[in-house]
Amino acid sequence: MKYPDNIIEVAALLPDYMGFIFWEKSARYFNGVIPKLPKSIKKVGVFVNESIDIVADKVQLHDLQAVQLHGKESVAFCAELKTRLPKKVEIIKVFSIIDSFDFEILEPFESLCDYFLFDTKGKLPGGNGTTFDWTVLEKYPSTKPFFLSGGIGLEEMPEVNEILKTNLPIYAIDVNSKFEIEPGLKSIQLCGGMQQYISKSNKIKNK
Ligand SMILES: O=C(O)c1ccccc1NCC(=O)[C@H](O)[C@H](O)COP(=O)(O)O
Repeated sequence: MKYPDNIIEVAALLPDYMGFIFWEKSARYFNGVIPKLPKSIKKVGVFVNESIDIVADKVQLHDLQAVQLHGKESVAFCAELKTRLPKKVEIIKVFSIIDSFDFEILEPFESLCDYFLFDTKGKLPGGNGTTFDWTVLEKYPSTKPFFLSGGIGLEEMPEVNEILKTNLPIYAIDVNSKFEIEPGLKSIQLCGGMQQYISKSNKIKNK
């Protein structure tokens, strides 16, 4: 999210999380003041290979309830960050997938983050608008809940509903570019369209 009026309009739909990109090269780069949001909405700061000091500063400045690490953050980085953030701040570690993934690399991150997020590998670290082959997740070996992400729009929701029927611990659905009029500006009509799917499944949290 980027623009104050749009943030307020989307907030009225009560997503569980709302994301703010703190990566300067993104067309969605957020450099403003987050308007007051309903208490139930967790504000997520999205970072790409940022320093611990800057992540901690942004958490404090914007009163973020979660950080999403969308770069090549190491196990050591996550361990250090965990000691620097208030305990209640959730850490979401992102891993990008195309058509295969070595799930073994997740193991040392498990105790350091609250959720994983699986996105599609693309030209940009995130917001590429393309899906990955979700059958890769059939080999997910963990019980750590994760966000499903990457190119999800209303058209993908029937398929999302199918994957939700599996035993995979999908905690949330992360949506972005397919709900936009332009980068950072969400379509209220499209976001509203998501509501019907959310009410159908109490397994989905919407971000
Ligand atoms: O959206 C961006 O511009 C972005 C840039 C750099 C790192 C992460 C970014 N977005 C993070 C997200 O969580 C997106 O929602 C996720 O990548 C999915 O995006 P999309 O494929 O457009 O649905």
